[in-house]
Amino acid sequence: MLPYRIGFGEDAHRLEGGRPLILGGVEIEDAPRGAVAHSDGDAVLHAVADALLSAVALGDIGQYFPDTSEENRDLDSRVILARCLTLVRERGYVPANVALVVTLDRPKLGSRRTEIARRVAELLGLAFSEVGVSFKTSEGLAPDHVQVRVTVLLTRVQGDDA
Ligand SMILES: Nc1ccn([C@@H]2O[C@H](COP(=O)(O)O)[C@@H](O)[C@H]2O)c(=O)n1
Ligand SMILES: C[C@@]1(CO)OP(=O)(O)OP(=O)(O)OC[C@H]1O
Repeated sequence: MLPYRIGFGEDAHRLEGGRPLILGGVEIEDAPRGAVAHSDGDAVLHAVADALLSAVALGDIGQYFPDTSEENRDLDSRVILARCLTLVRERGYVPANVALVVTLDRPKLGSRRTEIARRVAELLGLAFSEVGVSFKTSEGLAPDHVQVRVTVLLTRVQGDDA
């Protein structure tokens, strides 16, 4: 069993008026547009969840929460993340640290960085200092969507020699 495993996740959603913009479990109230999605469209939590699954080679969230299922309509993405975390723990690993990059032209998110990092840390059972949150604009190249990329490092649970 490897002592460490690295994972990578990515998600993107189109932006449209009349939808909420939720990032890392935090609603960005001043966003003029939100994510078009089958679930609540939280691209941060989707990308983190996919990174967790990729680290233990378990595919992606669409396999566990298909967007063809009515049960998953408007689903709270914290449910998706919790399930993926359980799958990781069942395989004997826990997250050690996470780095995420949100690409979004508007609104500016700098004032929400601490809140988003804190929320993601809580959801993963990590210290605040283990969650890096970066924001980038697309420089106008992709003004109509939000994109998130995430790397995660897992460590083996202490005493689990399986
Ligand atoms: N939605 C965003 C996007 C970017 N920022 C911050 O703006 C700075 C410049 O970003 P560039 O993409 O032009 O390099 C950088 O400090 C970002 O943190 C932001 O707050 N919100
Ligand atoms: C979360 C799911 C399921 O509700 O749908 P979306 O909210 O559209 O999100 P996406 O990241 O495109 O794909 C995963 C889907 O399974």
